[in-house]
Amino acid sequence: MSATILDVGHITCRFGGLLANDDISLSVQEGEIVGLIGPNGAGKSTLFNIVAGAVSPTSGSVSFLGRDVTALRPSGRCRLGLSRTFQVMRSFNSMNTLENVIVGALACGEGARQARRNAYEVLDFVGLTRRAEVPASELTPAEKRRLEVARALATRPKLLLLDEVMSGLTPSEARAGMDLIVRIREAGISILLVEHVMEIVAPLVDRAIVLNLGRILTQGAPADVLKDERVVSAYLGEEYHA
Ligand SMILES: Nc1ncnc2c1ncn2[C@@H]1O[C@H](COP(=O)(O)OP(=O)(O)OP(=O)(O)O)[C@@H](O)[C@H]1O
Repeated sequence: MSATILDVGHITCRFGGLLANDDISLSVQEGEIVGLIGPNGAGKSTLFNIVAGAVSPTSGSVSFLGRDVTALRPSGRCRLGLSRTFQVMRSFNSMNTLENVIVGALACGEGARQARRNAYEVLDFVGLTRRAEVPASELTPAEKRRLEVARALATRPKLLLLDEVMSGLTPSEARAGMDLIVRIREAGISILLVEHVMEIVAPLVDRAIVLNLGRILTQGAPADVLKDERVVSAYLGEEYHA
Protein backbone atom coordinates (compact mmCIF):
# COMPACT_ATOMS: atom_id res chain seq x y z
CA MET A 1 0.00 0.00 0.00
CA SER A 2 1.30 3.46 -0.88
CA ALA A 3 2.11 6.04 1.76
CA THR A 4 0.25 9.28 2.35
CA ILE A 5 2.21 12.22 0.98
CA LEU A 6 -0.29 14.99 1.79
CA ASP A 7 -2.75 15.07 4.64
CA VAL A 8 -5.18 17.97 4.96
CA GLY A 9 -7.02 17.87 8.28
CA HIS A 10 -10.24 19.77 9.08
CA ILE A 11 -9.30 22.92 7.17
CA THR A 12 -11.61 25.86 7.73
CA CYS A 13 -10.94 29.24 6.13
CA ARG A 14 -13.01 32.35 6.73
CA PHE A 15 -12.71 35.62 4.88
CA GLY A 16 -14.69 37.91 7.17
CA GLY A 17 -18.17 36.42 7.24
CA LEU A 18 -17.54 34.18 4.24
CA LEU A 19 -16.74 30.52 4.82
CA ALA A 20 -14.52 29.64 1.84
CA ASN A 21 -13.44 26.24 3.22
CA ASP A 22 -15.59 24.48 5.77
CA ASP A 23 -13.94 21.58 7.63
CA ILE A 24 -12.19 19.99 4.65
CA SER A 25 -10.13 16.84 5.13
CA LEU A 26 -8.42 15.01 2.32
CA SER A 27 -5.24 13.13 1.52
CA VAL A 28 -3.04 12.37 -1.47
CA GLN A 29 -1.17 9.06 -1.68
CA GLU A 30 2.29 8.71 -3.17
CA GLY A 31 2.05 8.27 -6.93
CA GLU A 32 -1.54 9.52 -7.16
CA ILE A 33 -3.00 12.17 -9.46
CA VAL A 34 -5.86 13.84 -7.61
CA GLY A 35 -8.15 16.43 -9.20
CA LEU A 36 -9.88 19.16 -7.24
CA ILE A 37 -12.99 20.26 -9.10
CA GLY A 38 -16.17 22.21 -8.47
CA PRO A 39 -18.17 25.26 -9.56
CA ASN A 40 -16.93 28.84 -9.33
CA GLY A 41 -16.51 29.97 -5.75
CA ALA A 42 -16.51 26.40 -4.39
CA GLY A 43 -13.29 27.05 -2.49
CA LYS A 44 -10.78 25.23 -4.72
CA SER A 45 -8.25 28.06 -5.03
CA THR A 46 -8.48 28.79 -1.33
CA LEU A 47 -7.71 25.18 -0.46
CA PHE A 48 -4.95 25.00 -3.08
CA ASN A 49 -3.34 28.15 -1.64
CA ILE A 50 -3.59 26.76 1.88
CA VAL A 51 -1.79 23.57 0.80
CA ALA A 52 0.89 25.65 -0.97
CA GLY A 53 1.27 27.91 2.07
CA ALA A 54 0.13 31.13 0.38
CA VAL A 55 -2.99 31.41 2.57
CA SER A 56 -3.19 30.59 6.29
CA PRO A 57 -6.29 28.65 7.31
CA THR A 58 -8.48 29.84 10.14
CA SER A 59 -8.13 26.36 11.62
CA GLY A 60 -7.00 22.89 10.63
CA SER A 61 -3.67 21.42 9.56
CA VAL A 62 -1.59 20.51 6.52
CA SER A 63 0.91 17.66 6.79
CA PHE A 64 3.42 16.86 4.09
CA LEU A 65 5.38 13.60 4.26
CA GLY A 66 4.28 13.15 7.84
CA ARG A 67 5.46 16.59 8.92
CA ASP A 68 3.10 19.36 10.05
CA VAL A 69 3.77 22.24 7.63
CA THR A 70 0.76 24.40 8.56
CA ALA A 71 2.99 27.21 9.84
CA LEU A 72 5.67 26.82 7.15
CA ARG A 73 6.03 29.47 4.45
CA PRO A 74 5.74 28.50 0.74
CA SER A 75 9.54 28.60 0.31
CA GLY A 76 10.02 26.19 3.22
CA ARG A 77 7.41 23.82 1.80
CA CYS A 78 9.11 24.03 -1.58
CA ARG A 79 12.42 22.97 -0.09
CA LEU A 80 10.68 19.93 1.44
CA GLY A 81 9.38 18.96 -2.01
CA LEU A 82 5.97 20.65 -2.25
CA SER A 83 5.93 22.87 -5.32
CA ARG A 84 3.21 24.74 -7.21
CA THR A 85 2.40 26.48 -10.47
CA PHE A 86 0.47 29.74 -10.72
CA GLN A 87 -2.67 30.27 -12.77
CA VAL A 88 -1.31 33.56 -14.07
CA MET A 89 2.23 32.98 -15.18
CA ARG A 90 4.75 34.31 -12.69
CA SER A 91 7.75 33.96 -14.96
CA PHE A 92 10.16 36.81 -15.46
CA ASN A 93 9.49 38.22 -18.91
CA SER A 94 12.84 39.93 -19.18
CA MET A 95 14.64 36.59 -18.76
CA ASN A 96 14.84 33.85 -21.32
CA THR A 97 13.18 30.46 -20.88
CA LEU A 98 16.30 28.75 -19.53
CA GLU A 99 17.01 31.50 -17.00
CA ASN A 100 13.45 31.27 -15.70
CA VAL A 101 13.90 27.57 -15.02
CA ILE A 102 17.28 28.19 -13.39
CA VAL A 103 15.51 30.54 -10.95
CA GLY A 104 13.27 27.62 -9.98
CA ALA A 105 16.27 25.34 -9.44
CA LEU A 106 18.11 27.97 -7.38
CA ALA A 107 15.00 28.44 -5.23
CA CYS A 108 15.36 24.94 -3.84
CA GLY A 109 18.94 25.55 -2.83
CA GLU A 110 20.98 24.14 -5.72
CA GLY A 111 24.35 25.66 -6.62
CA ALA A 112 24.60 27.66 -9.87
CA ARG A 113 26.24 24.93 -11.97
CA GLN A 114 23.90 22.18 -10.79
CA ALA A 115 20.89 24.52 -11.25
CA ARG A 116 21.86 25.11 -14.87
CA ARG A 117 22.27 21.39 -15.57
CA ASN A 118 18.96 20.65 -13.85
CA ALA A 119 17.24 23.41 -15.86
CA TYR A 120 18.41 21.93 -19.17
CA GLU A 121 17.13 18.51 -18.13
CA VAL A 122 13.75 19.94 -17.13
CA LEU A 123 13.44 21.92 -20.38
CA ASP A 124 14.09 18.73 -22.29
CA PHE A 125 11.48 16.91 -20.20
CA VAL A 126 8.76 19.50 -20.93
CA GLY A 127 9.78 19.90 -24.59
CA LEU A 128 11.08 23.46 -24.47
CA THR A 129 14.76 22.87 -25.25
CA ARG A 130 14.68 24.65 -28.56
CA ARG A 131 13.02 27.66 -26.91
CA ALA A 132 15.70 27.89 -24.18
CA GLU A 133 17.22 31.15 -25.40
CA VAL A 134 13.91 32.85 -26.26
CA PRO A 135 12.68 35.62 -23.91
CA ALA A 136 9.79 34.26 -21.82
CA SER A 137 7.59 37.10 -23.08
CA GLU A 138 7.81 35.66 -26.62
CA LEU A 139 6.54 32.18 -25.76
CA THR A 140 3.08 31.12 -26.92
CA PRO A 141 0.41 30.76 -24.19
CA ALA A 142 0.83 26.96 -24.25
CA GLU A 143 4.62 27.27 -23.98
CA LYS A 144 4.21 29.68 -21.07
CA ARG A 145 2.18 27.03 -19.27
CA ARG A 146 4.98 24.54 -19.88
CA LEU A 147 7.47 27.03 -18.54
CA GLU A 148 5.38 27.38 -15.35
CA VAL A 149 5.46 23.59 -14.97
CA ALA A 150 9.20 23.52 -15.76
CA ARG A 151 9.96 26.10 -13.07
CA ALA A 152 8.07 24.05 -10.52
CA LEU A 153 9.73 20.80 -11.66
CA ALA A 154 13.16 22.42 -11.33
CA THR A 155 12.61 22.57 -7.56
CA ARG A 156 12.57 18.73 -7.64
CA PRO A 157 9.13 18.30 -6.06
CA LYS A 158 7.70 15.14 -4.57
CA LEU A 159 4.21 16.61 -4.83
CA LEU A 160 3.34 19.05 -7.60
CA LEU A 161 0.36 21.39 -7.25
CA LEU A 162 -1.01 22.38 -10.67
CA ASP A 163 -3.33 25.37 -10.83
CA GLU A 164 -5.48 25.21 -13.99
CA VAL A 165 -2.49 24.57 -16.23
CA MET A 166 -4.80 23.47 -19.02
CA SER A 167 -7.20 26.41 -19.15
CA GLY A 168 -7.30 28.32 -22.41
CA LEU A 169 -5.40 25.68 -24.37
CA THR A 170 -6.56 24.29 -27.72
CA PRO A 171 -7.69 20.64 -27.66
CA SER A 172 -4.38 19.42 -29.11
CA GLU A 173 -2.36 21.56 -26.69
CA ALA A 174 -4.47 20.21 -23.83
CA ARG A 175 -3.81 16.63 -24.99
CA ALA A 176 -0.07 17.34 -25.02
CA GLY A 177 -0.43 18.86 -21.54
CA MET A 178 -2.17 15.72 -20.31
CA ASP A 179 0.65 13.59 -21.72
CA LEU A 180 3.13 15.74 -19.83
CA ILE A 181 1.23 15.30 -16.57
CA VAL A 182 1.20 11.52 -17.04
CA ARG A 183 4.97 11.56 -17.64
CA ILE A 184 5.47 13.66 -14.48
CA ARG A 185 3.65 11.00 -12.49
CA GLU A 186 5.72 8.27 -14.17
CA ALA A 187 8.79 10.16 -12.95
CA GLY A 188 7.59 9.47 -9.41
CA ILE A 189 5.95 12.81 -8.63
CA SER A 190 2.48 12.88 -7.06
CA ILE A 191 0.07 15.51 -8.37
CA LEU A 192 -2.81 17.56 -6.96
CA LEU A 193 -4.45 19.63 -9.66
CA VAL A 194 -7.23 22.18 -9.84
CA GLU A 195 -9.08 22.22 -13.15
CA HIS A 196 -12.38 23.50 -14.40
CA VAL A 197 -12.76 21.36 -17.48
CA MET A 198 -14.17 17.97 -16.60
CA GLU A 199 -13.09 16.48 -19.95
CA ILE A 200 -9.50 17.08 -18.87
CA VAL A 201 -9.84 15.92 -15.30
CA ALA A 202 -11.78 12.69 -15.90
CA PRO A 203 -9.29 10.74 -18.05
CA LEU A 204 -6.28 12.02 -16.12
CA VAL A 205 -6.91 11.64 -12.43
CA ASP A 206 -7.05 8.57 -10.20
CA ARG A 207 -9.44 10.36 -7.88
CA ALA A 208 -11.63 13.44 -8.24
CA ILE A 209 -12.60 15.50 -5.19
CA VAL A 210 -15.63 17.69 -5.79
CA LEU A 211 -15.98 20.85 -3.72
CA ASN A 212 -19.19 22.80 -3.44
CA LEU A 213 -19.94 25.75 -1.16
CA GLY A 214 -16.67 25.24 0.70
CA ARG A 215 -17.23 21.56 1.51
CA ILE A 216 -16.39 18.22 -0.07
CA LEU A 217 -19.49 17.10 -1.93
CA THR A 218 -18.06 13.73 -2.90
CA GLN A 219 -14.84 12.06 -4.01
CA GLY A 220 -13.87 8.91 -5.86
CA ALA A 221 -12.96 7.48 -9.25
CA PRO A 222 -13.90 10.03 -11.96
CA ALA A 223 -16.40 7.66 -13.59
CA ASP A 224 -18.29 7.27 -10.29
CA VAL A 225 -18.13 10.98 -9.46
CA LEU A 226 -19.54 11.86 -12.88
CA LYS A 227 -22.55 9.63 -12.23
CA ASP A 228 -23.26 11.19 -8.84
CA GLU A 229 -26.57 13.06 -9.02
CA ARG A 230 -25.35 15.71 -6.57
CA VAL A 231 -22.35 16.48 -8.79
CA VAL A 232 -24.54 16.69 -11.87
CA SER A 233 -26.91 19.17 -10.28
CA ALA A 234 -24.32 21.25 -8.37
CA TYR A 235 -21.67 21.41 -11.03
CA LEU A 236 -22.18 19.77 -14.38
CA GLY A 237 -25.78 20.86 -14.88
CA GLU A 238 -28.76 19.27 -16.53
CA GLU A 239 -27.24 19.78 -19.96
CA TYR A 240 -24.51 17.29 -19.06
CA HIS A 241 -27.10 14.89 -17.71
CA ALA A 242 -29.01 14.97 -20.94
N1 LIG B 1 -8.66 36.68 -0.27
C1 LIG B 1 -9.99 36.60 -0.23
N2 LIG B 1 -10.72 37.52 0.45
C2 LIG B 1 -12.06 37.43 0.51
N3 LIG B 1 -12.79 36.45 -0.08
C3 LIG B 1 -12.11 35.51 -0.76
C4 LIG B 1 -10.69 35.53 -0.89
N4 LIG B 1 -10.31 34.46 -1.62
C5 LIG B 1 -11.44 33.81 -1.97
N5 LIG B 1 -12.51 34.44 -1.45
C6 LIG B 1 -13.91 34.00 -1.56
O1 LIG B 1 -13.96 32.66 -1.12
C7 LIG B 1 -14.88 31.90 -1.91
C8 LIG B 1 -14.15 30.73 -2.51
O2 LIG B 1 -13.27 31.22 -3.50
P1 LIG B 1 -12.21 30.33 -4.27
O3 LIG B 1 -11.44 31.25 -5.16
O4 LIG B 1 -11.45 29.51 -3.31
O5 LIG B 1 -13.16 29.39 -5.13
P2 LIG B 1 -12.82 28.56 -6.44
O6 LIG B 1 -13.53 27.27 -6.30
O7 LIG B 1 -11.37 28.51 -6.63
O8 LIG B 1 -13.51 29.44 -7.55
P3 LIG B 1 -13.00 29.73 -9.07
O9 LIG B 1 -13.21 28.44 -9.78
O10 LIG B 1 -13.95 30.80 -9.51
O11 LIG B 1 -11.59 30.18 -8.97
C9 LIG B 1 -15.44 32.87 -2.95
O12 LIG B 1 -16.67 33.35 -2.49
C10 LIG B 1 -14.40 33.96 -3.01
O13 LIG B 1 -14.99 35.20 -3.38
